[in-house]
Amino acid sequence: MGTETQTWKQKPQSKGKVKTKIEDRFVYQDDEIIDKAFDWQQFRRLFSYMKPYARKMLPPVILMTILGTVTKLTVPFLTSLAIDKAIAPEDGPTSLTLLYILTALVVVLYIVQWASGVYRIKYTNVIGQRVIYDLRSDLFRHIQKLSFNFYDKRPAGSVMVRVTNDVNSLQDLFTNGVVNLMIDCVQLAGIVVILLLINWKLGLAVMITVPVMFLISTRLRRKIRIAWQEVRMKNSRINSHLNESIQGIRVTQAYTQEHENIQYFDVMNGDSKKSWDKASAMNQMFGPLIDITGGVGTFILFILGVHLIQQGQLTIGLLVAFSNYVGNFWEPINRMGQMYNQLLVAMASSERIFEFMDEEPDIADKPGAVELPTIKGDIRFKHVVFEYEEGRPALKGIDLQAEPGQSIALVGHTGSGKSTIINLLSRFYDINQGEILIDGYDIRDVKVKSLRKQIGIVLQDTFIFSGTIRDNIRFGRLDATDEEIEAAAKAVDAHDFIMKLPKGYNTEVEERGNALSMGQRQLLSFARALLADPRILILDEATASIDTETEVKIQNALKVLLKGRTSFMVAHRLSTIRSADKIIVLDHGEIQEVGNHEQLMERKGIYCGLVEAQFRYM
Ligand SMILES: Nc1ncnc2c1ncn2[C@@H]1O[C@H](COP(=O)(O)OP(=O)(O)OP(=O)(O)O)[C@@H](O)[C@H]1O
Repeated sequence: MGTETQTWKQKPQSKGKVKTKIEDRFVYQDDEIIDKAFDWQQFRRLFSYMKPYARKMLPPVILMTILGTVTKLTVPFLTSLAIDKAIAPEDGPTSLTLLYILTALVVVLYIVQWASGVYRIKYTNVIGQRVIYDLRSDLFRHIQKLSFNFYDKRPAGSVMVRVTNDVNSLQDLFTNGVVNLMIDCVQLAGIVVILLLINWKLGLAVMITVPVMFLISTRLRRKIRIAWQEVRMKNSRINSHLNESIQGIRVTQAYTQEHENIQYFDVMNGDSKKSWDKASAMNQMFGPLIDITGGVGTFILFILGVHLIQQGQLTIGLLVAFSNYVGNFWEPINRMGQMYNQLLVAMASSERIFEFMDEEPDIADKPGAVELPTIKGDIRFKHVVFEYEEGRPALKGIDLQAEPGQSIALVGHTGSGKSTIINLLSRFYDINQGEILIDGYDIRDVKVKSLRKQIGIVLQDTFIFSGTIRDNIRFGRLDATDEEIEAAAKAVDAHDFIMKLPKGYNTEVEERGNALSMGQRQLLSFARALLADPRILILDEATASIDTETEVKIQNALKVLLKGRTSFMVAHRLSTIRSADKIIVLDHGEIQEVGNHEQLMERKGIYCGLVEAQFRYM
């Protein structure tokens, strides 16, 4: 490792090499989808999220939209009246009274326009926020149900991106996009009619620039959007790296890999800056291009307008009104281009969201699945074959039996299939061949919840959630009383250490319980399992060695925990293994030896070898 770090120092030109590594490590394939064609069915599915709110909220939004548009479009007309009838009438003197009336009317219209805008935004924000809330909540509920298999195939970061970024990217569409589109359509239609009514020749001439404007608005915007998405992607890579760096900071520092990590970060940071520069440069082109096209339209308007005034076909006031309307004309066209792009982004995001939502949990209740009654704890594996990946069996025909109340220790070399057996017993995966029976019930024929409720699991990596110590123990059974929680902690000898914490059971533990020792975390998870009071207990024993005093505590706690339950333990400590009723020795997915400690030692086979090796290293 050290040499690798030195190589970085000596060869800064190896940046390219670093880059390849980073791209390998932090790219999630799903995040690459940037553009997506419009899909009507998907669009309808997405907008079905608006349905619960549409009836109550859309009518006021539509009303406010119409009111806002009508007032906006009336102002230029009043301006033309002010010029032609009050300031410079053809057949009489200036009329200040009319001018005051018209000015007052314009002020009133502006107030109405402002008020309708305020209400409209209020309602659309409510709709948008509720839709996003529902969507995010549906997605989270769904991914909670997905099986291990689903998570095996995806990095946590990519799942997080969908629940956060993808859902967020729909926010704009639901809060502003839909309503803006409505406003724009109404406004555009109104302006076209008014322009043609004022002077159809001038109207048509000005509209020549519309296709150019629309093209810029859609095409260039598309490029800009893709460029910004690239920026987002690069930032999401930075996030992934940051996440990994923070989670793995102990290992990084232990292996003195900080320098290499900084190099990784610098390359990604540089990449992000580069794509930001590119996107920003493109963005800057947009405004001037739109202005130039608008300028051409205005040029045509005034050249032709003046000509028409000379011919007596148009008044000055109407030309001013015309120019105002034309000014208002570009705005919706421009925004519609933006909306079109927003829609394409929404298509890509919603496709990713719905892909997850359509993912059926591999492990689900089959039709007619029955409730598993309270079990005694008789477990049988009958010729169980299982593979995580096709063609690579992890278990190759396992036959085993556990009587109610028996404790079974699973031992074997790393990768021999111990954890797989306990994963299958809880039905986190379905087997490929054979059957697993609990009290005579095939576990595939019973409701998953009724099965898992009767199995308690204590994993090697005891997961401590952020919250209090009490909350963490209560996780075993949510309706447990404080007394029951303390009784469970006392039974596994965790009470004393808990009471020594600053706030006892109410002490907040940081994420993953970093402030607790390995042994303390283990005892907490025992208390959690005891509280759940399962008929079957699965225990993946921690491999890390702990001090003798804690070891004794854990062994005593285990005795309490195992009493009267059928248990399967992936055991590493000799003391745990020796006290098991039956030891099963696995090798390459097959059972090689079965018996108790004495029988297996006498056999002088794999088990004996493993025990002797453990003593040698102790
Ligand atoms: N999620 C997974 N996807 C694909 N293969 C897996 C998965 N989990 C385990 N395997 C493979 O299945 C085999 C058995 O793994 P298992 O985790 O059951 O071994 P183990 O005996 O518990 O090992 P250890 O003592 O190291 O925990 C191994 O070859 C492993 O690479």
